[in-house]
Amino acid sequence: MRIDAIGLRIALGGRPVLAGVDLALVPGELVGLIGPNGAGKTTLLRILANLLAPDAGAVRYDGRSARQLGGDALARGLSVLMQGGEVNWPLRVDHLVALGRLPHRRGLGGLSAADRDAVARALDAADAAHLRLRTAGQLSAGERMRVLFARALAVEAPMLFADEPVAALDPFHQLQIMELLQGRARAGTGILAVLHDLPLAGRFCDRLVLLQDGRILADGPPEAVLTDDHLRRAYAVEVQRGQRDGVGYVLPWSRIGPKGEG
Ligand SMILES: Nc1ncnc2c1ncn2[C@@H]1O[C@H](COP(=O)(O)OP(=O)(O)OP(=O)(O)O)[C@@H](O)[C@H]1O
Repeated sequence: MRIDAIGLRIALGGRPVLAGVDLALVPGELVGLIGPNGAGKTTLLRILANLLAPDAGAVRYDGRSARQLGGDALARGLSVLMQGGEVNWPLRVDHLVALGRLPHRRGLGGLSAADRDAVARALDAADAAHLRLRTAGQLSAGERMRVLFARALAVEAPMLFADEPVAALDPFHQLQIMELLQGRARAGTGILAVLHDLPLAGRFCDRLVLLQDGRILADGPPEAVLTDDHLRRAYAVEVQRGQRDGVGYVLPWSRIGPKGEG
């Protein structure tokens, strides 16, 4: 599935949050959505996922509106991992991950063999199989994030959105999830991931979209987006640059005064 957004605008609490955003997401591409706190990343992701209606503009899923596509087809076509990782029910992990199969189930029947396989694959991929008999309340924040990630993977949708999927994770699991996202993209899934970690975003993403004050400041390959000028303007930071195995990376190094100066 491809997703096209045209001219998205929205105001929240009387303030403009998105001020005219055009974006195209295609199969097989890992896109990192980056930008400072409050830039509008989560709002954009929610509108793209049809969880929030824009004041103006439109989102098309393979050329159709969400209404034309239908809720069931959208739930099978687009899997969303939202920010925060709250789980407010004492649900067992394997049952929680199985919720990802709901869009594929007809009626009130139990899990099919295909559903159970998908749940097992998702738990393995998120390195959460050993947690499957615990309840959500018995997990650390990072473990809970991986379990929720497994639920999103269990949908096996052609398009995956993830809002800060590695924010709560240790370095090992950050690398594991980024490699997993990259692998999924290579296998054809279209992925949009909100990321704050610039070294990971630059290393693993095929394309970065840099949002600032509700507008896209840059959209392209990481090296074209993570320029000194863009990073100064968006984040008010100077970066240190390095290279390993032929891949460049940036490391935020110093602030350049209050945002907007310098
Ligand atoms: N329901 C709301 N009512 C009023 N303002 C809102 C609402 N939701 C979000 N905002 C504001 O919209 C702006 C964009 O929020 P959003 O969550 O999209 O930012 P973000 O780029 O995802 O930020 P972060 O990196 O901090 O997660 C923020 O200034 C936020 O305070």
